[in-house]
Amino acid sequence: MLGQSTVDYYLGKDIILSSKEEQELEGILSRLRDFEPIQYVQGGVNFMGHRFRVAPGVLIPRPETEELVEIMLKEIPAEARILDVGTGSGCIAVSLSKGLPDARVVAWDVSEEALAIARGNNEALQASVRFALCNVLTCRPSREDRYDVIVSNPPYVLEKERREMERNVLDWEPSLALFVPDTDPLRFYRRIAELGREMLVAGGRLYFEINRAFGEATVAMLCEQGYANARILKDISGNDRFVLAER
Ligand SMILES: C[S@@+](CC[C@H](N)C(=O)[O-])C[C@H]1O[C@@H](n2cnc3c(N)ncnc32)[C@H](O)[C@@H]1O
Repeated sequence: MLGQSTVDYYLGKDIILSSKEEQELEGILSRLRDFEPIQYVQGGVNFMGHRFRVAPGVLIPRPETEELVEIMLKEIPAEARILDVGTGSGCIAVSLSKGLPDARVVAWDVSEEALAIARGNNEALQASVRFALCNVLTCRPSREDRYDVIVSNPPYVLEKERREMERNVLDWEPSLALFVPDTDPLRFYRRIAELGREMLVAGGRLYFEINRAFGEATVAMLCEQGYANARILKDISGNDRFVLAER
């Protein structure tokens, strides 16, 4: 709020606040005391070197997801047709569009609130993603929808995992972005894999971020659906976090 650099902070310079600044600071502190995530208070988050606007109604992008985008940027052909399912703030789609300017990136979400923020980020960062309001669980792809890559970081937290979660997530981030029923943890992956069989070109690839407890189950489901080279990759903390496969 005061534009202080880290060096200013360590030098411990005294700052005299005006009454307007005092009020503003009190407003910020009261939001933090309510467990509002600091990224919502600050209004943005850094992701893949870009500043993404975030606000309640959209998931705050996580560092693991940056790892997924990094893997993709190394592997995907420059002119790939890419679909991002459950785009949220647009962090994956917009970062891919920035990193691969010749790619054609489409992004879906079921939340109008999320799409509005994603569109704003696309514009502010001068990327060229096309967005669509779409429920992946019920939509029917058209014949022209053909992709080389489908990526998704869908909701994957089990309802029973709520007990272990912090208030800043539970009270503030959208449940729609987080939870799947305990009885159907692979709901989104199964559906996206089914769609992929129609929408991916031969040799096209799936890139999933997953709940670390369901790597093996996701791979097994993809093999049953006829995907090749299904494999798990670990995140920087050593947890099973990504599943890749080829049609
Ligand atoms: C875990 S968040 C991921 C957001 C973003 N891709 C990221 O990595 O930060 C999952 C996203 O899926 C969206 N979503 C939930 N159910 C959906 C559905 N049935 N169809 C399409 N998107 C859905 C949510 O609105 C949310 O934006």
